[in-house]
Amino acid sequence: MELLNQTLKKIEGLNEGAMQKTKERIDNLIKPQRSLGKLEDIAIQLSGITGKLYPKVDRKAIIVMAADHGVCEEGISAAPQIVTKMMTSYIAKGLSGVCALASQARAEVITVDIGIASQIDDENVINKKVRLGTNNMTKGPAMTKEEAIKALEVGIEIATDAIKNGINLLGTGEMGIGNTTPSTAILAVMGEFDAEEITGIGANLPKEELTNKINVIKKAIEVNKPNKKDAIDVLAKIGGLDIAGMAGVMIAGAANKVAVVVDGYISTAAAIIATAIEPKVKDYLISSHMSNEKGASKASEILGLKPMLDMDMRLGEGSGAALAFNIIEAATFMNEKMITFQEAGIGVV
Ligand SMILES: Cc1cc2ncn([C@H]3O[C@H](COP(=O)(O)O)[C@@H](O)[C@H]3O)c2cc1C
Ligand SMILES: O=C(O)c1cccnc1
Repeated sequence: MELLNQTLKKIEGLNEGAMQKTKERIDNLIKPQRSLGKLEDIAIQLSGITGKLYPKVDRKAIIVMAADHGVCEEGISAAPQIVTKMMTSYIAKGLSGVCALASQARAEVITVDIGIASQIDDENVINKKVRLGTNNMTKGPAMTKEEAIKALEVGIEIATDAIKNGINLLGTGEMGIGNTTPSTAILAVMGEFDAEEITGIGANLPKEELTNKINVIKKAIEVNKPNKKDAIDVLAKIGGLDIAGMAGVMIAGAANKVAVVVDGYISTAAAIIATAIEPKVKDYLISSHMSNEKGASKASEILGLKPMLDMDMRLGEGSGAALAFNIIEAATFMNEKMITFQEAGIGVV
């Protein structure tokens, strides 16, 4: 709790002066004003985050939080739970979807076991296991409040270490079979939605099994009665260790003035928790893509951020964040490498 509280205390608002200077420069670059659209918004946001006119985002990393979910017992995923562990090993070996996209973006992938249900022996996976998977949330809380806080603090620790090692752009990713179920439960509570409206197929759950998933989400909420006004209560009762870890990464990014790129549906659920814990975190987040998962657009609405890309992707792992890294770095190149009308010796068009 100590680390979480200290980190939350460090979070400040964006640097308005730096944003103003960058906006003025961008408005004077040799192009029609606003013609580079969202690239301009990103460059201005990055100046607000870092306080710099020419921020660098050339050392990127995706932090992948891997954990299991006790609710898998209820048959809410098409994949068996063991796939979490198998995929985590492949991610650590650089062989999964996020790895391919991160390597193209020259980004590191940091793989963390924050709660896989069995021991994983892999030197490339950072062992920060809070517990061996969560409990089945239809029977009681997924974890205790202390464990949720510990998982948030794992995210803070990993992100803070990465930043100390020179990382200047972070992305969130996860691997956790079943995690679209707690993500949807979080969204249902925080956005006051009916589970029917927002429950999707995740990693290809057969359509005929969707009603069961909806009922499981409803039951978890009914049994635990999470308090919408207490995001950590929601996280502990109907969340997951991977989701908590990602929320911790977002909080640490904000505290250390480093932008955090939010991946798809599950990352957005984590962002909803992080911003409910501390609303200022939102200023430090960049939403990468609109996941194809059913509840994704409602999740983005609740978070209040418009995703940059719409690629019909629904993988998770941080894949969308890795893809967006290229565009975010392009925004800094635009700001730094273009010249202004004054520098070109011509009047503003
Ligand atoms: C082979 C495989 C690789 C994945 N990589 C990410 N996910 C994604 O799917 C899971 C969530 O979907 P659900 O809630 O339906 O289980 C998470 O692990 C997420 O990262 C994968 C899923 C599978 C099967
Ligand atoms: O958008 C995501 O993050 C997602 C959607 C479905 C399954 N796994 C991840």
